[in-house]
Amino acid sequence: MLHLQGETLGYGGHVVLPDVDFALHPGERVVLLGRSGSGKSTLLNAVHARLAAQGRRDLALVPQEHGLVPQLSVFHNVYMGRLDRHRAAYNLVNLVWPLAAERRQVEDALRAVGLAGMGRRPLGALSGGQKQRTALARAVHRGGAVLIGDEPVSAVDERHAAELVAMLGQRFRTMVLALHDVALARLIATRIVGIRKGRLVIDKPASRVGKDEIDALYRL
Ligand SMILES: Nc1ncnc2c1ncn2[C@@H]1O[C@H](COP(=O)(O)OP(=O)(O)OP(=O)(O)O)[C@@H](O)[C@H]1O
Repeated sequence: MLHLQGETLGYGGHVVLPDVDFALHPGERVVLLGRSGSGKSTLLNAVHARLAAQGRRDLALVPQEHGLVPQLSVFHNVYMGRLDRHRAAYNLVNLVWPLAAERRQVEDALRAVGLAGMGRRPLGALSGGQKQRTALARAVHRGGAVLIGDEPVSAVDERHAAELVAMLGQRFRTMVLALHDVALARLIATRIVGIRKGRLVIDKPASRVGKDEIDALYRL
């Protein structure tokens, strides 16, 4: 589905990950691990950009900063997951007066993330965890084959994080997630990619990744 080969990833002249080899296959649940600043978001963004450039539209994204609009309601933020599926006039109608069918579909996504009945709330009135759930609901509402998520459950407690990631795994056949919770990574990943000092030092099936290898990723 995707193969980055010998690519240099970074920002302008600032190289973060030189000479990256990374392939993604349908059905994989890849978890990226590494210290803060190691380049997880950089790799995720490159994967998302490349899949989008291939013309894929069956792709949902949960960015690290959520990408929500604080001035709008929860409904509208979730509705935006499918903005590109409709004509501008239809979107405008729903912005002003949400249609019943759209309200129902958004409510389904909200229920999946534990925010049932909260569609009318202004986003600004939500807690950090609820905002993150709203970003997840937007991805669920969008749907598709592939989910790219940058710390998508960092703001919810451990037990709910595991439930939410399991729910995402049921809805998206292929996932690439950056996570800081190693136990959760082990629970969900079919493959673990570990980044350290600009290199992908681990890239193998999760069952074959040892504790020592993971500990070494986080050493100073
Ligand atoms: N927009 C940007 N412009 C320039 N440099 C950036 C930009 N975004 C990130 N960087 C730098 O690239 C490096 C990798 O950052 P990245 O966000 O990919 O790390 P990360 O592993 O996702 O970190 P975290 O776990 O803290 O989110 C860091 O040194 C960071 O300062």
